[in-house]
Amino acid sequence: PPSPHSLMQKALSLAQQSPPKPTNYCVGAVLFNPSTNEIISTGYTLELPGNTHAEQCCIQKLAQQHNVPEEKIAEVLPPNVAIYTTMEPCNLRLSGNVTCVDRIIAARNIKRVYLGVKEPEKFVGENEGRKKLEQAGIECVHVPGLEEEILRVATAGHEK
Ligand SMILES: Nc1nc(=O)c(N)c(NC[C@H](O)[C@H](O)[C@H](O)COP(=O)(O)O)[nH]1
Ligand SMILES: [Zn+2]
Repeated sequence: PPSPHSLMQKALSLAQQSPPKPTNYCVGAVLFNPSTNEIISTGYTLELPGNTHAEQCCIQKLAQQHNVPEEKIAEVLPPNVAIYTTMEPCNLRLSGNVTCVDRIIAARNIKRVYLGVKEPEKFVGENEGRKKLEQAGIECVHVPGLEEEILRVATAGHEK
């Protein structure tokens, strides 16, 4: 099976496709089915129209593939799926849009979140999303080793 490092590397390569902006981060995400060792969806920030997040694009693209609304994603997700995201899921968005923590919890079958870095405190202060994910029975696993590259890509649109 692919290593967590190789899947996080894949998520980072997706993040590099995100158009840099000063008001968010360029993030990449991969939905992985450990039962079949298949990547079932990918996403990066702003990939889909609107102010979309990487994890949100992962989920919405899979829903589109199955012709279901995002709210019914649990019906088309295999059990025990994992999401790899270069930055931990947002728990508060300055835009007020639904957070990725809430989207992941609503998906029900995403049982593990692998994250490359914690969210910096620049926009929303401390991101307490991991506690909320764990309370929902979702395991959060930090994949070490790519922090510098992930943050360099994530903040490409921020003035130096
Ligand atoms: N995990 C994660 N994936 C993303 O694709 C992304 N862009 C962020 N970014 C988190 C950051 O906190 C929000 O981008 C700002 O709070 C602005 O909020 P909007 O993005 O405009 O809703 N975090
Ligand atoms: Zn988000």
